[in-house]
Amino acid sequence: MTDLTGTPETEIRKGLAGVVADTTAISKVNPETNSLMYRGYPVQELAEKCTFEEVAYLLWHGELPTGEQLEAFQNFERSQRHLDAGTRRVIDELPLSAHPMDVVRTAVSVIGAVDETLTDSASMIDADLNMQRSLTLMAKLPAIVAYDQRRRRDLELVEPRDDLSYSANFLHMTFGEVPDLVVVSAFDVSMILYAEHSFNASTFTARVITSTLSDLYSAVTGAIGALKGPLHGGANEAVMHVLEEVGTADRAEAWLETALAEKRKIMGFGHRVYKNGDSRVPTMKAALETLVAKFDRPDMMELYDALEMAMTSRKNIKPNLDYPSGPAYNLIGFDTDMFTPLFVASRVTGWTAHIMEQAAANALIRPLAAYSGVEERHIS
Ligand SMILES: CC(=O)SCCNC(=O)CCNC(=O)[C@H](O)C(C)(C)COP(=O)(O)OP(=O)(O)OC[C@H]1O[C@@H](n2cnc3c(N)ncnc32)[C@H](O)[C@@H]1OP(=O)(O)O
Ligand SMILES: O=C([O-])CC(=O)C(=O)O
Repeated sequence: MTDLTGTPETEIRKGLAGVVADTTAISKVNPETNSLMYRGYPVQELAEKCTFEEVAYLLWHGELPTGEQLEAFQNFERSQRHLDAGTRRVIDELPLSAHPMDVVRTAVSVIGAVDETLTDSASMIDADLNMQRSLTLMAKLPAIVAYDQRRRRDLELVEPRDDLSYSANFLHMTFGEVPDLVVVSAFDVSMILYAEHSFNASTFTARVITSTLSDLYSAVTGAIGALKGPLHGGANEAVMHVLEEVGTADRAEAWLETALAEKRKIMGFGHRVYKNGDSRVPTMKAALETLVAKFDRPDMMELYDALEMAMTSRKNIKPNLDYPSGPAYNLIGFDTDMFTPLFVASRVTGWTAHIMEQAAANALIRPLAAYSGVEERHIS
């Protein structure tokens, strides 16, 4: 509502905090019960009983796949896993000083630019084409992330294997071998937990871009830009820097005291919606514990617990999903600046589900602003 001068009468909610912008049938975040459901299924149950491929299917189609549907889905995903020459050439042109999030954002942009099905405005939002584009992006992102990780280590590209699951192949393409099942499972759990989280900042960005009837790749590219920031997905990388800065468990309290005195935000803690703990953390922490046992790194868990305890007793602010994911990706063997691209590889499923939902019942997203500049004046 506005008054006659066009000034909004309603209260301004900085950061849109608490504002309900639309409906969604994709996931439900409930801070009261600390729960998260994808299409009605509790995320913990999906992490325990499903693969990332099944969860991607669920997010896009609204139901878990039958055996036949899963087979067709996997066959297509496995057929799209290679990194095509054009995208590889563009990645090769990028300096190693470029952040891996800039590389992944550029690669998605290139894939969009060469998609010959984008012929006119109708094809940009065609539902069947968008479904196919979503699955293709999901299939190609591991190749992009793995190749970028390898080129930073001066290693050759590893070709995909079509006899492996999504997560086993992702790790194979990154490290040149299929790791132990414990590692593949922990990684798969992280992909499932990162896949979707309602109207978070990057998803909302994707929906805003889609609402102009722009194409899916533009929306995903914009979402990657939003995810890069340390208040959102960039926090999983930042968590690792924090843990390295703290060093050892016995230093956690003193480190935190100084950081808070300097008014620093502690990465991996706090959340806009959950104020009493992130629903995904217990499941990801359990996955981290399996990695800690596998790699015999009790020091990592001691440090993790010590900082969490210090933050709880000092500020009563709980960890979010990025807190256990950061050290998990470190133990798996990824470089720290590759952590947020891993989040992209997973969240592309949620983003594209929202892009398709937005396109199916679209309204241009365009809020109002209350003008706070100088009063009308004239050039004398
Ligand atoms: C997957 C994800 O994207 S999860 C989020 C990942 N991001 C991070 O981990 C970054 C660190 N966390 C934060 O910066 C914040 O908690 C956010 C951005 C995630 C949420 O922020 P908001 O909902 O805006 O919370 P808000 O800023 O209102 O916090 C309330 C109070 O808690 C404090 N607070 C919140 N999080 C933190 C933190 N991580 N460290 C220190 N203080 C914090 C705020 O400073 C504020 O204190 P004040 O009332 O004295 O000013
Ligand atoms: O919901 C949010 O604001 C951030 C988050 O946890 C996510 O995107 O997974």
